[in-house]
Amino acid sequence: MPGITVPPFPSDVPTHPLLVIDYERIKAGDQAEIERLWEAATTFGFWYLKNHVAEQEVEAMFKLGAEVFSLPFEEKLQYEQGDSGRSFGYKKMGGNAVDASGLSDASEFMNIAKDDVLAFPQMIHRDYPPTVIAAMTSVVKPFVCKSLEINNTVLRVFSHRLGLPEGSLEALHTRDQQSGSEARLIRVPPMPGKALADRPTIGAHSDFGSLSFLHNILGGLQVILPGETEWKYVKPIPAHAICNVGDALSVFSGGILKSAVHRVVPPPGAQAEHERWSLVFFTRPNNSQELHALVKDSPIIAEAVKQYPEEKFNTRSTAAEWFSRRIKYQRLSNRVGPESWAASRGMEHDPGAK
Ligand SMILES: O=C(O)CCC(=O)C(=O)O
Ligand SMILES: [Fe+2]
Repeated sequence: MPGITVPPFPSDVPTHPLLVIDYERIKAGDQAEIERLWEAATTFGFWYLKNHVAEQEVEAMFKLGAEVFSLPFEEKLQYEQGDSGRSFGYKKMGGNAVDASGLSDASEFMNIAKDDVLAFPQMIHRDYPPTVIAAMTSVVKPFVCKSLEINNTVLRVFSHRLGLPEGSLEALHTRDQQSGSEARLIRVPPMPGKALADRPTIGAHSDFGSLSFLHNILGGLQVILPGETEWKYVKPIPAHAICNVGDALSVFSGGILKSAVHRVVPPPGAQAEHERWSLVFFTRPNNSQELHALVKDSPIIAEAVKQYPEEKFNTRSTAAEWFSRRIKYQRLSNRVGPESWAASRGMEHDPGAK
């Protein structure tokens, strides 16, 4: 459980360094820090975020996660996300594919919709276990509001740097309009032993939405650079969130902002003996928003798309369709064959390693 002492992240595994961005300085409009954020987002698309002052909210969410996942399996199953392509609710361990062969995943999720949290006690999309309901106002809402504020600040910076009219990206990700934005609690059981070390607990993917605000304690998250064949760990640093750009924002920006492929494997070394907990807030575009490069709104984006095949950033789908297709076809209960995995893909570059 979070809070207990765990072995340190080993020093003999390959890691990928990320820039550490100071949220306080971003919020204050510090140009040098904004430049570093821009560099991180346009080169690889991942960065650490310090001074985000969400630690208390994150800690409370981890405690809630421990309660939720210790509920009887039958009870959790009553809140299953289902096969229709809806993400919100419970996803059981083994419910998703991690590759084209249909190998199963090894993590359980509880996904809580931003719309349900903000409208509470009204439920927009679905209901949740009483444990979640009881914590909605005191735990889930403060975490969601903090995450929305942080991601919104980053969107404002990107909007400006992309040469978009002021407020453009924020308007595509509003609090009030329905979206796939959600908080996700993740648990992976202990997976000791070399045999399991490379088996993904979450398969290679790029995130579906615009911005992810991730908190983890043990290692296991890995990234792979386009054209490379070696997966490298992202080392967790206490009180530092890991932030990344998702496909939707990469599409809006005509590929200027990078959405990187990542996966999760069992924690490295002695950490594999422990349960792995993580928590993400995903900011995703308003459901009705078409996913395409914003070429009409920014000469910078119009110029950037010229280097790619013409249709690359024209998904011909709304954010809701894009999101639900990807959720639906990664579920093993919807699997027909390797084509189902293909149907769950977004803007992923082809990872050279499995
Ligand atoms: O658990 C992690 O460290 C990453 C989770 C992740 O990539 C996701 O849920 O999209
Ligand atoms: Fe992810």
